[in-house]
Amino acid sequence: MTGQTESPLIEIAGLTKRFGAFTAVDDVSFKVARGEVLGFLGPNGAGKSTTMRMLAGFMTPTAGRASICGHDVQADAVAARKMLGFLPEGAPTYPEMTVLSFLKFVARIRGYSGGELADRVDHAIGLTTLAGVRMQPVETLSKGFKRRVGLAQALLHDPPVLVLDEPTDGLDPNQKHEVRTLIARMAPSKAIVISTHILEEVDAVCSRAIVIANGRVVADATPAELAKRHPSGKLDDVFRALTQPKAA
Ligand SMILES: Nc1ncnc2c1ncn2[C@@H]1O[C@H](COP(=O)(O)OP(=O)(O)OP(=O)(O)O)[C@@H](O)[C@H]1O
Repeated sequence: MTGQTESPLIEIAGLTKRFGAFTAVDDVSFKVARGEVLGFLGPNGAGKSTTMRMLAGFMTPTAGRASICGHDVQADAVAARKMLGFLPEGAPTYPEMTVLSFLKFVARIRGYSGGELADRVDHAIGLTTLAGVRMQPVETLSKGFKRRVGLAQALLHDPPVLVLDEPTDGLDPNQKHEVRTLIARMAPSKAIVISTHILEEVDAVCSRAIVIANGRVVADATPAELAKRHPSGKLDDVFRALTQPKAA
C-alpha cells in the first residue's frame, strides 16, 4: 500500500445512446474503484446491456465517454480491452468449437502461447468448473454451461476490470452460488460491474448498486442504503418503487 488514492478503474461520463428518435441510455455517469462490485439493476429494456456494450467498447456512444484504467474505450481501444474481461449477453460466438479450442483461440488472441497459454486455459476452466465438458462443442452445451464458457473467456487474462452482463443467467442454484463465490473472491483486486435482475444477487455480492430506468440512473447507493428507502426494508419493494411507472 502506498497510501495514495488510486484513480477509479472504470469511469463513465454522460454516456448516451440513441437509436433513431429513441433514447436507450440517457446521460449515464458513474465511477467504479478497485474492490467495488457494482450491481447494475433495472427492468427489461432499461438500458443495462446497451450501457455495458458501450463501456466495453463494443458499441459507439451517441454522446459521452467511457474509460477503463484511464484508457478511453473508443480512442484507445486496444489498451482498454487488455484491461477488460467482458461477458456479453447471450452465448459465446463460434458455437461449433469445443470449449477447449474456443478458450485456446481466445488465449491466442490475447497474446498467449506455449505453456503460458495452456496454463491460462486450464486455470479459466478450473475457475468456471468446465473440465467435464472441455471436449464438447459449445453449441451442444446447456444454457448454464454456455454462460460459464463466456465467463471463462472473460477471466482468462486475469484483467483488473470485469464487466459481466447477467453472469448467473441460466445457471442452477448451485452454479449461481459458485459464480457468486468466484466474484466475491476476485472482488478485492478488481473493479467489477454485473448486471442482474436478481435482487438477492445484489445482497450476495454487490458493494454498491445502480438502478437504471428508461435509460437514466435513478439510484446509486449501497444495498443497505437502498433497502432503507422503503418501509419494508426489502430491495424488491425499493426496485418496484423506483422503476414502475407511477399510476396516473
Ligand atoms: N440496436 C438497437 N436498435 C434499436 N433499439 C435497440 C437496439 N439495442 C437496444 N435497443 C433498445 O434499447 C432499449 C434498451 O435495451 P437494453 O438491451 O440495453 O436493455 P436491458 O436493460 O439490458 O434489458 P434486459 O434486462 O431485457 O436485457 C430497449 O428498448 C431496446 O429495445
